[in-house]
Amino acid sequence: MSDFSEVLVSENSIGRKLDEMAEAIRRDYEGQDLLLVGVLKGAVMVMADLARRMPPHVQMDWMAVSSYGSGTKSSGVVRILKDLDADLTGRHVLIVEDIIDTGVTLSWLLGNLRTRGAASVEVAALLRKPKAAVVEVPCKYVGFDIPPDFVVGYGLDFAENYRTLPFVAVLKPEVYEK
Ligand SMILES: O=P(O)(O)OC[C@H]1O[C@H](OP(=O)(O)OP(=O)(O)O)[C@H](O)[C@@H]1O
Ligand SMILES: Nc1nc2[nH]cnc2c(=O)[nH]1
Repeated sequence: MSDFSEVLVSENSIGRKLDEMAEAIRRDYEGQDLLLVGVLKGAVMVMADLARRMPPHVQMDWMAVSSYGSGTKSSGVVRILKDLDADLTGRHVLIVEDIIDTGVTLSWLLGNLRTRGAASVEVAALLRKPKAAVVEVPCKYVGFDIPPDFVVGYGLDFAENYRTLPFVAVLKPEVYEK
């Protein structure tokens, strides 16, 4: 029996959306230095596929923060597990995220990165759940607005499983309520 109730975003739709997002980002940052900041681990797929659509002078760095533990509910407490290597002073920074759910993680991260002297800090997220928002987060580039169901695939996990799927699917509640 499948663990998914539906495939919400297909592999092809993700590819087409990333083409559009990359085009908008390239246009907006033309002639400027740009640092993509990926949020581990969920953003690995979107970062890899978005970054490959960028010009060669665009750089990548990574942060790991945790607010979810191993379940499906945000703890509301964000901790840095791995900080950036790069100094952000004077740089244009674009945070790359797989998903904005409650908004707690990004709201905290934006506040944190904005204290580091960057020229600008913006957000690109593949998925956003408007109905789950607890904190409004300014997100300049959004792929898909989706319902407030727990989704997996394309970097998104449940207990570290499903990250490798090339599509985004809704996980059946009976899988995580087991
Ligand atoms: O808007 P929020 O409710 O704060 O949720 C969004 C965050 O949750 C996920 O990360 P998670 O903490 O699950 O870690 P992971 O990326 O390592 O799976 C996702 O990658 C975002 O960073
Ligand atoms: N896997 C997964 N992680 C999340 N983190 C915040 N929301 C989600 C979600 O819907 N799925």
